[in-house]
Amino acid sequence: MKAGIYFVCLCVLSNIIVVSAILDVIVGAVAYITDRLFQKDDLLEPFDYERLKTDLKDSLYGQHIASEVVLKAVSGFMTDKHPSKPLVLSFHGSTGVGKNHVSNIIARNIFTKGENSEHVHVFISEHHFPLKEQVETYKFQLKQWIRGNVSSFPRSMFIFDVMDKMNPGLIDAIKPFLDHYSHVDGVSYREAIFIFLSNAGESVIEKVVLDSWRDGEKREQLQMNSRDMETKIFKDVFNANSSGFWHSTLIDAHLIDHFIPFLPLEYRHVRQCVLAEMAALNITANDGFVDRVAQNLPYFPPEEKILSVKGCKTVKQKLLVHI
Ligand SMILES: Nc1ncnc2c1ncn2[C@@H]1O[C@H](COP(=O)(O)OP(=O)(O)OP(=O)(O)O)[C@@H](O)[C@H]1O
Repeated sequence: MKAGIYFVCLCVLSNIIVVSAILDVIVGAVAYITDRLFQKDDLLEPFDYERLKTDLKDSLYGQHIASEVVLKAVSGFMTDKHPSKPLVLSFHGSTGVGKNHVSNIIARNIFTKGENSEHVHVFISEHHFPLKEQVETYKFQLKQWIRGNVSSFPRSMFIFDVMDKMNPGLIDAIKPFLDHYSHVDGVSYREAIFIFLSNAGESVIEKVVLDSWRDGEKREQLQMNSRDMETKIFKDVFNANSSGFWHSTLIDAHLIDHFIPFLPLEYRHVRQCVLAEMAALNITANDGFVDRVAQNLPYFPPEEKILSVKGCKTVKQKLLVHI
């Protein structure tokens, strides 16, 4: 009799466990499907001009030209209800000066998940398209990827890093998406954002900065068209056969809205990067410590040593060593 009661209880208990496990699975599946359907956790941020302005002002050092052009270009595009083409920006400058950093700032002002959003797609030439002989396959895959993503989410963002190493054929393959067409094969690309990052033009930018410094001008006086910088970058990017844009029809067709120069960073900007990293890591220290870390990075030209060779790229590593 007792054994019978135990047996019945056991059966009821195991049924409850099975039923609750099945319910858990169903609830989880429904949540997943509704999340995917309504992209609940990966939404667009309501665009806020002041927020982007503050983000650029507070966390981007020594890049007054990039800051101003990015703010105008992105806010103009995001508030335009009927853009005639996607936004296409090309960031130029040496290593560690903030090109990826600004792409992330833009992403954080557009998507709730920022650069981690599934609508932000990053392509690194040498990683995603390494083999020359596979260029036709890459072209097909890239076009399919962009088409698929924009058709399901028009406000998608595509970042092409190390653009200088990208095969020109591949660049030309994406050209129709960047143009003024209302639709390409039934898909409109007008809400999408394309950002190209490259070191192309770095020597031109460095020369302009050094010449102006030697002439006693303030860095902040430099503008996009100072000393013909924009035209020189344009020519350099277009003509250098080391640049991925070389022989590409993208520039010819004037589909890039802005060529944005990122200036090489000075000692004072590297210091700001050290302070920002320290704040992120919750480290407090005196000025002497900050200087020791900043001085540990190499500077050029050899005589004046005013510009950081690696920008802020290895600041975190240097900081960790000093701790
Ligand atoms: N101008 C800057 N203002 C603030 N932080 C910066 C700046 N430049 C670089 N940093 C910091 O250094 C890190 C590396 O910079 P970032 O990846 O943006 O360089 P990059 O210009 O894209 O270099 P690369 O050409 O090598 O890809 C950033 O994550 C950021 O923390």
